[in-house]
Amino acid sequence: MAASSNNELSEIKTLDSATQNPQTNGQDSTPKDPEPLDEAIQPLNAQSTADTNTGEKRKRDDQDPTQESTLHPLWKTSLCSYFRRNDGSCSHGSNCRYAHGEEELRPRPDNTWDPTSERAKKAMKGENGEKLAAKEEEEEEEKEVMMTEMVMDGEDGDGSEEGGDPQLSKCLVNLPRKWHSDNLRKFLNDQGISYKSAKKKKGMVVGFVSFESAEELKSAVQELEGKSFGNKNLKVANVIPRPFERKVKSAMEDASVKENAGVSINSNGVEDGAQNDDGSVLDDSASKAKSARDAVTPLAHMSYGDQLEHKKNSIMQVLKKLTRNARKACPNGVSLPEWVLTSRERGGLPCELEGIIESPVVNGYRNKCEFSVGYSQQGKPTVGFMLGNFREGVTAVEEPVDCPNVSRIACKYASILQESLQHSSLPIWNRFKNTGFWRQLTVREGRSAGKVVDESLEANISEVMLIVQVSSAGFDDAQINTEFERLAQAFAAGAAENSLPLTALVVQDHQGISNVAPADAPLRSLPIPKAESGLELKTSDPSVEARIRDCISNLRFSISPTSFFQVNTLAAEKLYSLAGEWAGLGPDTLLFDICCGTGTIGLTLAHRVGMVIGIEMNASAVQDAHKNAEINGIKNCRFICSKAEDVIGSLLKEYLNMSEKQDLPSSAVESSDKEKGTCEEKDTCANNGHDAGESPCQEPEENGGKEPHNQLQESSTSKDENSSVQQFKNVVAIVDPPRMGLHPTVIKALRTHARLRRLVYISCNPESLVANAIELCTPSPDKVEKGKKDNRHWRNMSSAGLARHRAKSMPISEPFRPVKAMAVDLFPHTPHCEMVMLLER
Ligand SMILES: C[S@@+](CC[C@H](N)C(=O)[O-])C[C@H]1O[C@@H](n2cnc3c(N)ncnc32)[C@H](O)[C@@H]1O
Repeated sequence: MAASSNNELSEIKTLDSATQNPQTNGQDSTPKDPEPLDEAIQPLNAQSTADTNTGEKRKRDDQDPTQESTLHPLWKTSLCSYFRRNDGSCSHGSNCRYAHGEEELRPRPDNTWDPTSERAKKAMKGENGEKLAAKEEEEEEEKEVMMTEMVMDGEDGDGSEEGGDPQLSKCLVNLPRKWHSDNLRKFLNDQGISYKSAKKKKGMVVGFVSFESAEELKSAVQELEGKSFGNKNLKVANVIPRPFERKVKSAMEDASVKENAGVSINSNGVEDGAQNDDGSVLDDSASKAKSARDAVTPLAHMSYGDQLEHKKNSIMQVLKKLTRNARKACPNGVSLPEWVLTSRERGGLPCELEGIIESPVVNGYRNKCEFSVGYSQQGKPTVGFMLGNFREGVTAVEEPVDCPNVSRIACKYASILQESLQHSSLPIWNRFKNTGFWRQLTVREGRSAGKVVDESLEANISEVMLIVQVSSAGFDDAQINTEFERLAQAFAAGAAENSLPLTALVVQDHQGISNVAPADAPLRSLPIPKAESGLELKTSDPSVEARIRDCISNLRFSISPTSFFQVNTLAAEKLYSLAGEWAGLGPDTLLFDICCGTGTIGLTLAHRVGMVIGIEMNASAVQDAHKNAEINGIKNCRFICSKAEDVIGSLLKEYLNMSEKQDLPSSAVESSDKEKGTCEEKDTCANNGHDAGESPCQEPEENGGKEPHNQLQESSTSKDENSSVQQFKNVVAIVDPPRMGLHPTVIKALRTHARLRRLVYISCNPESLVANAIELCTPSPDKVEKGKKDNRHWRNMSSAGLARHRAKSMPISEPFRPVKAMAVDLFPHTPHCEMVMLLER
C-alpha cells in the first residue's frame, strides 16, 4: 500500500511540475520540501479546491482536455482516488484528468501502469509471482478475521432466519459505504446470485450474505470474486464461527438475546473517530488486532525508551507540516517569515522540539477506562476493548488482559460486569441493529495525595466511580430495576472480596447509535448495598451527587461523571506546569483557559496570575470548576459555560478592547467589531462539539452570525466584580481543545486580537495543532481575498489543506510564530502523546 501511494505521489509531483508556474514566495527561492503523502493526494482529489488553494498552480486548458492533440502526457495515467473513495463518482466527470476505473486508464509515458491498478498488479505477478502469492496469502489470512460474527436475522422483511450455519455465510468486503441492505440484495439479484439472506448497514464497507446450500455458496463466490466498485475489489471473507458455549442457556436463548448475539459491537474509540478521554483512537492497524493488548497498547512490545523515541520522531514529522504549509500558504509578494526561512537549520521543523517528557508512571496509569460490552471472537459476552473498526466489520470485544495501561482495579470491575452479564436476562447492545441494553462500563479512579511510583499507584487509589451505560428504551422498568439491583450486589460483593474501593455507581441511559453519549444523557445513581462478606462498604446515598476526587499540584479536584479529566493525572501535572512555565505569567497577567474542563489548568496557575477566565461547554465540568475553586480557596477565577466559539469574541473584546483599537490594523478592528454581544446568563449550556455537518470552511463571520452570546452562562469566583473590566498588561491564552482542535471562530478571534501576544497550545492531536497553527502563523496578504466560498470539497481536504484554504480569508493581522514545542507522554504503550507549543508575536 505504502509503495503504491508513494508512486501516486511521484505521479502527482510530475503532473504538478508539468503544469505549474514555479511558485515564488517572496524572497524564497529555495526548493520546497516534499509534500506529505496525504496532502499531495488530497488536492488532486478535490481539484477545484486545489485550484483555489494554489492560485495559478493548476491552470487548465480551455480546450477540450480529452482531445488527443491537447492531451497531457499523463492524462488518465493514474486512477482517480476521489472516484474510488466516493464509490464511483467524481464531480469532475469526464473532464477529470485521472482515470475513472481500469477501463479509462492509460499507460504512462514509460509504458508502466499506475501501480495501484489491476494491470500493474498483473504485471507484477508475472515479474514477481512469489511475492504476490505471499501477499495474497497474507490477505487471505486477513479475510478470515475481518468479521467476527455473523449478522443475520429475520427482521428485515427478507424472510430469512437468524444465524444458521456459519459455513454457509460470507462477508462481502469493500462494498460502497452508502449501500444498505436493499442495494446489496439488488446487486446480488442483478448478478443472478441466489442467496438466503443479505444484509448491509449504511456506512460500513462490509455486508453479510447467507446461502441455502454449499453449492449456492460456491457459485456465488465464483461469480463475486473479481468484481470491483470504483477502484476497490470486492472480497469475499469468512464469518468467524462462534464456538462459545453459553453458560446460561435459558437466558441466552431469549429471543432478543439471540438476535443480538449476531454481532459484538461497541464504539470504544473506533468507529466514531474517538473517544477515550485522552482523545485517543485505535489506529487503523488495530482493525487487525487479535487481542485487546494489540488493539489498545500497540507499543507495549517496545521498551519505554524506544516508545518515547518513536513518538518524538512521529511528532517531528507532523510538525514539519507546519513549515511546509506556511511556506505554501504565504501569499505571493509577502516575505516568508523568519521561522520558515530558518527551518532548514532545524531539519524542517518550525521551531525546536525540545524533547519529550516521560510519564512518571508507565503501568496502570489510566484513571478512566471505557470498556465496551460486546462479544469476543469466540462469541462470549465480554467486557473489554473492541479490536477494530466497526465500519470495516471488526466487531469483537476482548478482555483487557495484559493491557499495561489499565489498572488491576479497572480490570477487576470489567470482569465483575462480564460475569454478571452471563446471567442477565437483558441483551447486549447490537450496534448493527441499534438494539439491546448493556453498552459500556466506565471505571473512574480517584487518588488521594501522596508520592506515587509505578508500584504504589494502586495504593493511592482511594475512590472508584462506576458508570454503566445502557439503552433502556423498550425494556420493562421492573425487569431493569431487578437487573440493576443484581448488578449493584455483584459490584459490592466483588469490591469487598477483592478489597477494591467503590464510591459511586451510576447508570447512564443512552439511546444513540454510538456509545459516545452527549453530556446531558440521563444519569441515575444506584445505591451500593453493604457487602455480605469481607470488607464493609458504605451504603451510598443515591440522592447525593456522584463524584470522585483527585489531586493535581497539591490542589483537590472534584469530578462529576461526565466531566473531562486527564487520564494520567501524574503526567498531566507535568503538562500543566510546563504550560504555566511557557506562558510567562505574573500578577498583571490575564489568563484565558480555553476548553478548561474542571478548571485544572487555570486553577493550578491561578496563584501566579491576576485573573483566570475559563471557558468550557460541558455544564457539569463548569460546575466542577466552581466547586474546585471553592474547595481550594481560589478567588480570582471566572468560569463561563459556553462553546468557546460563541463567546471568545465578546470576552476578548470585554477585556482587551480599551487599548485594542489603538493597536490593531483597521481591518482587524472592523472584524472584531462585528462580533458584538454581551454575556447574558442562560439556564442551559450547549453540549455538542462543532456543529454536526457544519463545514469547517464556513467563514467565522457566518458562524458568528448565529450569535451565540445568549448561550453563555458564567460566574466568577472573584469577590471583586469589577475585575471583569480590569485591564491587564499581559494577556495570555492557554488552549487545550479536544482532538478536532479549535473552532475557526476561536482561531480567528485569537489571531485578530492584537493584544494577545502569547498563546500556549496544548493538544492531544498534533495534526489538529498543526492545522490550527497554520492559520495562526501564516502571514497575511496585503489584501484579503473575499467571497471565495467554494467550499464544496472541504470533506476531501486534509486538515492542513483546509487550514491553508482558511488562512486566505483571515483578516489582515499580525501572525504568531512558533517559538518552541515539547511533547509530554500521557499515554505510555500507545502511539498517542500530548504536545505543547508556544506561539508568540
Ligand atoms: C482536552 S479537554 C481539556 C480540559 C482541561 N483543560 C483539562 O486539562 O482537564 C477539552 C475540553 O474542551 C471541552 N470542549 C470541547 N469543545 C469545546 C468548545 N467548542 N468550547 C468549549 N469547550 C469545549 C470539552 O468538554 C473538554 O472538557
